[in-house]
Amino acid sequence: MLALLVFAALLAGTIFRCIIKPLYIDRESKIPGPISFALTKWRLAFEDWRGTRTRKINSLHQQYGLVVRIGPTEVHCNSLSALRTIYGAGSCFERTTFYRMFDAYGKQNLFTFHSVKDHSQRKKLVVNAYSKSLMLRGPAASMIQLRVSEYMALIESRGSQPHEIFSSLHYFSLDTITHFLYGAKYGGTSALTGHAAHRELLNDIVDPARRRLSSLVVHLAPVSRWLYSRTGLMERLVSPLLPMQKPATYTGIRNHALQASQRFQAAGDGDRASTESPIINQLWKSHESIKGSGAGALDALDIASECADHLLAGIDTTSDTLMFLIWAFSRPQHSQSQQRLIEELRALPEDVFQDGVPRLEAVDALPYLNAVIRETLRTYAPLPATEPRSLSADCVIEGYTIPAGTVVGVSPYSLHRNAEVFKSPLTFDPERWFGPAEQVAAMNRWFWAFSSGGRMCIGLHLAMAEMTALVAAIYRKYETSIAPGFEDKSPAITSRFELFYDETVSQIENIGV
Ligand code: HEM
Repeated sequence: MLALLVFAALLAGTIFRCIIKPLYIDRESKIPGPISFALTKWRLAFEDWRGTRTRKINSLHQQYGLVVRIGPTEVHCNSLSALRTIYGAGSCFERTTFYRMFDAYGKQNLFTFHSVKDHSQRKKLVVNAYSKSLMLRGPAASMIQLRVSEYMALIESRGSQPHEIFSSLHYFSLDTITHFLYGAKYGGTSALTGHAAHRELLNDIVDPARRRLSSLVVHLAPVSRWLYSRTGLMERLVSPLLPMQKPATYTGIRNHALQASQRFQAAGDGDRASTESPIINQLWKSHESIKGSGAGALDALDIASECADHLLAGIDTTSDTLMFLIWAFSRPQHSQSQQRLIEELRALPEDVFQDGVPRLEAVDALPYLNAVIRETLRTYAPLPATEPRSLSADCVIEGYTIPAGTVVGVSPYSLHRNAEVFKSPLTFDPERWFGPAEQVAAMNRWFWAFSSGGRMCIGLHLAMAEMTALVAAIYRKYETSIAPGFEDKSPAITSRFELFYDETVSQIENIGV
């Protein structure tokens, strides 16, 4: 009898804790959303594993409105007021532990710091080197022009054969960001000009298994650490259980980044000072000025981690955007848009281009080129998923009280698909950016490919300079069309756990996932 009573009490306790409390008592219970998501975090984790998270959340917004409960302590929003509250200037929301998977060499960096204070201390060291004026006029501009000229030489060397752009655009973004971060001498790569080992650096990011790996790392971090740290016989035994075989994502690139930092740090003062890379130089100067363990002091691995972070952030983002832009433009239904861009570029005076490569300043403000890039970033944002944040105090979003510690987020994917702001949101249409001023102003407010506020993309101007220069060089000289056999296929990219592609096209071409 006693055993029965104990069992009944335990059962009642469990029902209360696992069902009654999350559904009726917790303050999050007032927020609309499906019951299964409110009851357990594993419901959303299942979407991660299937690679359908962002699309599922978007469909929940369509069903439940601007604020949706997507986990026992996780809420997703899709409104401008949520954007301002969570990410706006001066916001105290912090990045969640989700970002710790981007730590490098056991060290945090700009991307992974939680606290506003740690983050702003680090950001101060590098932010000036990413300013727009330096990207358009400084040594960075000349370096980008050199990469554009190498890209043009590469496609010209292939003659009239169809050209596979996924790889070559990745070579372009890899070579650009490594030269920018480390300079030619310490870590600048030469994938565009055919360096086989540098080209191979991209191998570990094209393996589709990395999506499952990300899902495991986020939801079962200790298990993934244990699995990937086995050696010898145990390593062979656990190998079939690994979601991605070794080397896992970014291993090669992280090794390259570490060696580049080490080479830089081992160089003499004179050599270091003469390197053209502003980022590693700035970080090194800070290391030299606050030696020891003073507040904000950087050690060798801090510098390596910071640079590796920028390197990883600067490869896929830019090249995936360029790939979608060229692909969308090459489709027959967009031939008029392509012609309009070609006309804009060919109308520029001859002296804007030298050997086919544009002066960055001269193409920076071209209205149609800008609209095309903006529309590509809207339709195919390379980082479309939620940017999770949390706050240590309660707050109110869209009238709902969000308890302290709840994970909240907004995603470019959902913002960019608001049909009231972007008519026919799934259609790639650069012309929409030339509509009535009021409508364009609204679209600009909802456009969020680079995030906003203190944690917005630091590489924005670098990415824009790379993209405008390359697109201008290509379309000044060439017209593009889809290679035979690929007419009904959309390219696809990996972002975190998911595959993103053009949802209006029937098939996906799986290169470059
Ligand atoms: C089309 C190109 C790019 C897009 C769309 C893009 C987008 C973004 C977004 C959305 C974030 C915020 C992510 C979050 O909070 O979860 C971010 C942050 C960041 N991006 Fe980019 N990015 C691009 C290119 C680059 C490049 C070329 C670099 C090179 C340095 C870069 C470096 C960074 C860094 C370091 C952060 C963290 C900033 C911080 O926390 O202060 N990005 N980017």
